Parts: sequence; C-alpha cells; structure tokens
Amino acid sequence: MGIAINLTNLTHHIPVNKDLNLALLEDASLRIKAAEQVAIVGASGSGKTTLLSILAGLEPLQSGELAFIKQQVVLNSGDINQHSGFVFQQFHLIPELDALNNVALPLKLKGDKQAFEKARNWLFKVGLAERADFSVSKLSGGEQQRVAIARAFVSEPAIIFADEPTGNLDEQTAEHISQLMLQCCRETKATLVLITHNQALAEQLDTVYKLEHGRLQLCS
Ligand SMILES: Nc1ncnc2c1ncn2[C@@H]1O[C@H](COP(=O)(O)OP(=O)(O)OP(=O)(O)O)[C@@H](O)[C@H]1O
Repeated sequence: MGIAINLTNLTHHIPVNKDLNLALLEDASLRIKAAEQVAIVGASGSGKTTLLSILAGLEPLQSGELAFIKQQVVLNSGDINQHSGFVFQQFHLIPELDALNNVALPLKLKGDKQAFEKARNWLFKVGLAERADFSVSKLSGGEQQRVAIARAFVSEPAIIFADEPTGNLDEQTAEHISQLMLQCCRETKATLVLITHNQALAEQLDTVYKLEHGRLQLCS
C-alpha cells in the first residue's frame, strides 16, 4: 500500500560562499497520492536531486512542511526511511557480494529469516534468477541496475525514490529498465518519485513536475 506525500512551501538555500546563500528551491509544493507515479524533470543543476533528497528525508527540511500519510494516518517523517526504497544512477551495489546477497542485504539487516527466499524471488522477477551467484562486479550495467531494482523492492517499500535510474544505460536497456520499474511499482502499489531527463518516460507517469529557476511547476 503506497504512501501519500504532501510538501508545502519549501524554500531551500545552498551556500554559494561564506557570505552568500542562494535559494535553490523557492516555495515548492507538491501533493503525491498513494501509489501515484510522479516524474520530476528540469535542467541539470536545477535542484532535482536536492528536492528528492529532502523528500526522502536524506537532507533536512529548511522550511515548509513535509508530511507522509498512510491510510489517513500521518507518519513520523523521521521513520520514512523504513518505508522507502532507492534506485540511483550509480547502482550503489556492494561489489564484493554476489547478486543474491546484495538483494537479500536489506532484509538480513532487519533479521528477516526469509531474506534469501524473497531475494531469489525478486531476482527472478527482474529476469536475473540465473545470475544470483554472480559477483555484481561481473554483471553488465543493465544487469546491475536490475539487481538494484530488486534490492529496492525486496522489502516491499511503500515509496520508491529513483534518481535518474537509467542515466548510465544505453537507450534500449534504459527503456527495458524503466518499464520494469514502473511495472514493479504497479505490482506492489508503491508510490514512485522519479527524476528523469527522459521526457518520453516522464510522460508515461501519472504526473510530471518541472523544476525551473527554483520553482516547481505542475506540467500534467
Ligand atoms: N549542500 C550543497 N552545498 C552547495 N551547493 C549545493 C548543495 N547541494 C546542492 N548544491 C548545488 O545545487 C545545484 C543543484 O544540484 P542538484 O544535484 O540538486 O541538481 P540536479 O537538478 O539534480 O542536477 P543534475 O540533473 O545535473 O543531476 C548544483 O549546482 C549543486 O552544486
């Protein structure tokens, strides 16, 4: 079951030098419904990753309000990590471990006794059952991203935060990985917040926000 996200009137400053701060995000607000798939687009340097990091609780909220709502109950923002999965452009896998152990890791850390069974199931879903025992450093870029997707979904998170997850892949593999991620979100009813430079992909999602000159605009 997805989680709704309400961000209201966020202004976020970054330091330019010791005397000067710049407002990277100005009065940004967005409403994301549970299980909605939302794209954030914008030019390089416009602040997309910063916004995603704030939404994901990885960067502190300087102003405004951020609320996470699950079945009409407001959650503690400090706990949102427990409900989130992440997919990044640089897969952030552990190169010393095989694919199975990379995917099982989040569950093992929680003491889940079915960690390996669930990890195998997700590797199967992303088409990598036969690569389970391969060291991830031996896998192709597309395969590594599929391992990262399996790892993000294995705990069945209510929200997936994805930062240009196909930015490092060739066009065909990127298309395959994007569709796989959208399908996994639909299957698990996860809310998706996706940063992308790919307009065609953004338009496949329920809602598109554009970040420009510090302002967040609803495009569709
Ligand atoms: N903590 C910080 N201190 C100083 N500058 C920062 C900080 N965080 C972000 N910035 C700057 O803010 C700008 C926006 O960065 P951000 O990574 O959010 O952009 P982006 O839209 O995701 O870019 P890209 O599409 O190139 O990944 C950049 O110029 C970056 O250097």
